[in-house]
Amino acid sequence: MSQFTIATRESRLALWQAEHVQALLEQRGHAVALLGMTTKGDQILDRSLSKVGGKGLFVKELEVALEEGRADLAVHSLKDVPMDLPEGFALACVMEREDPRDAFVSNKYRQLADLPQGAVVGTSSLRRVVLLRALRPDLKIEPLRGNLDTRLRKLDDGQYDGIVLAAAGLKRLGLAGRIRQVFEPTEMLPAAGQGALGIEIRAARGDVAEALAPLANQSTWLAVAAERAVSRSMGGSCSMPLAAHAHFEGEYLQLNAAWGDPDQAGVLVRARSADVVADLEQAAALGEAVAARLRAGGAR
Ligand SMILES: NCc1[nH]cc(CCC(=O)O)c1CC(=O)O
Repeated sequence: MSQFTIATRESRLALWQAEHVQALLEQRGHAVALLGMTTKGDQILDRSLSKVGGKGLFVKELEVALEEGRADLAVHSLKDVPMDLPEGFALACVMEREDPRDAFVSNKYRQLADLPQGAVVGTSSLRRVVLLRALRPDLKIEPLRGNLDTRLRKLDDGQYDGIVLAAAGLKRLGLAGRIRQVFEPTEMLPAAGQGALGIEIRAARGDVAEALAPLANQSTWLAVAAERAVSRSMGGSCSMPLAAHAHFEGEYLQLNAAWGDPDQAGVLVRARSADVVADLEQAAALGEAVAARLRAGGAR
């Protein structure tokens, strides 16, 4: 039994996720403390993340805490974790996935299809922008940043007719009641890693990896490895409107991906493939095959 410190952002969702891992480790007899910190991504709320440096903004400060030995592990929404971790860091485990789908939240409309012509929808995700445009080219899409509570408050203030959020975050915070419609992946394909938690450690910390091993969910890990391989193969930045979602049907991993052209509204390339996947290498190969199909379809 060991003593561990979890480095965590201080948004309600990040704290929920860190406390979730804390409870699971404590059930196994470990003593676990939390170290809360604010990241650049939490501070910069006025600009689209893709313009100010991308996903890494949410994890850098946590990595510094791991590097300096102030913490032993960091819990991330995998969606926010860059494809390649810095030298010396490792993804120790990927946990069971919450709902990976996107959700439509509104105080006035039951579903996206009920929105009137030209209604205002909030999202700052380029992926959601291109997928929304494909579903409803008439909508006015406005930026929406901040943590979950902030985004919901902006909706409640009347700035938007509806907003799109990850179902996972809402469910974790007990806000599932706000969801009006859950999009099926066929209409709104999720981001790589959406809904899954990943735990980052210093690669040299075999002791921490060992304690975390029982928390891993192998089929989630394989699915998100395939999704993340699509992103990596396409260049891996979150300034790219890219969606990737994988799920098992028996031993076959079904992988769907979509790429939207940020410069040419309406251009959306979709690709899919399936294969028997039993290890991370096979998952990555499936992801690369789908990325190759996206490129063959015109994605850059
Ligand atoms: N980009 C922010 C972010 N990172 C993870 C989640 C939700 C939880 C998850 O996907 O695990 C969210 C909020 C959202 O996209 O609505």
